[in-house]
Amino acid sequence: MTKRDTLARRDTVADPSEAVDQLSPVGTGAIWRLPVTVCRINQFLGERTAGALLERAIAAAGDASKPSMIRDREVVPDVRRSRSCQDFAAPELLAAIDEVLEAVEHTLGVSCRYTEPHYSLNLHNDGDFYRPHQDTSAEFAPRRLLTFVYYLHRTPRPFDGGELRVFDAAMPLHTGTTGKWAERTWRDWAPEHDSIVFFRPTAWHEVRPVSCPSKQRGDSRFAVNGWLCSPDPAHRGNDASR
Ligand SMILES: O=C(O)CCC(=O)C(=O)O
Ligand SMILES: [Fe+2]
Repeated sequence: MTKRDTLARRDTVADPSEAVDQLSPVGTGAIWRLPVTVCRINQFLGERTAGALLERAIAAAGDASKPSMIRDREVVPDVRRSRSCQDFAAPELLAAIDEVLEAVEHTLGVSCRYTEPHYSLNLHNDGDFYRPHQDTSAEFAPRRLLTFVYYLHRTPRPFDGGELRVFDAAMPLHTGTTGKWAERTWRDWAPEHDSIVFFRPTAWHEVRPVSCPSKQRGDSRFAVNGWLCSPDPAHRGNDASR
């Protein structure tokens, strides 16, 4: 409740001593659950383009992948276990994202004008996971405005698990905290070949553990995962008109 709402309600209470009791008629155990919006598009690039991108991803995974980091600088295997290729290029994916961006912005309530993409290729193989996290915070990567994750895998799907779990936002009314972990609710999204999801980087999410019996790199759960980021003024050069 905002200060303005509080004042407005107080105006209608005759005896000011009653005001405190009447501010909230909701019990102390109440939690407001707010589902987090996810935009998901299936068959995003189409069979041929997705197949070619998967072949490139499999080739890159063999040569150039390294253990994934968190906060762009630390390998912390209890939090994140996967491999990443930082210099994987997917221009066809960026072009397709551009085509749907207006609809996604509208649905998620974000504006991505003047943003630039930053992305990498990530592979989850047997036993890999990424524990619950947010993709942005005031201290870390505050310029990320929109998260996208595009999935690729061989057919038939050579792994189990690996769902993207997106947690509902929970707002306990009386504790001033973000709620007890055990009370959280969520929705799982299957990492289906040639599908993409978009959500706000502030959403809590995780990658559920993957089981990949063959343990071969090419059988991994592949994801091109990135963000549209507002430009860093420090890198803007002399072009003040952007
Ligand atoms: O692969 C996914 O489904 C999500 C990965 C993720 O959350 C991340 O890299 O920040
Ligand atoms: Fe993430």
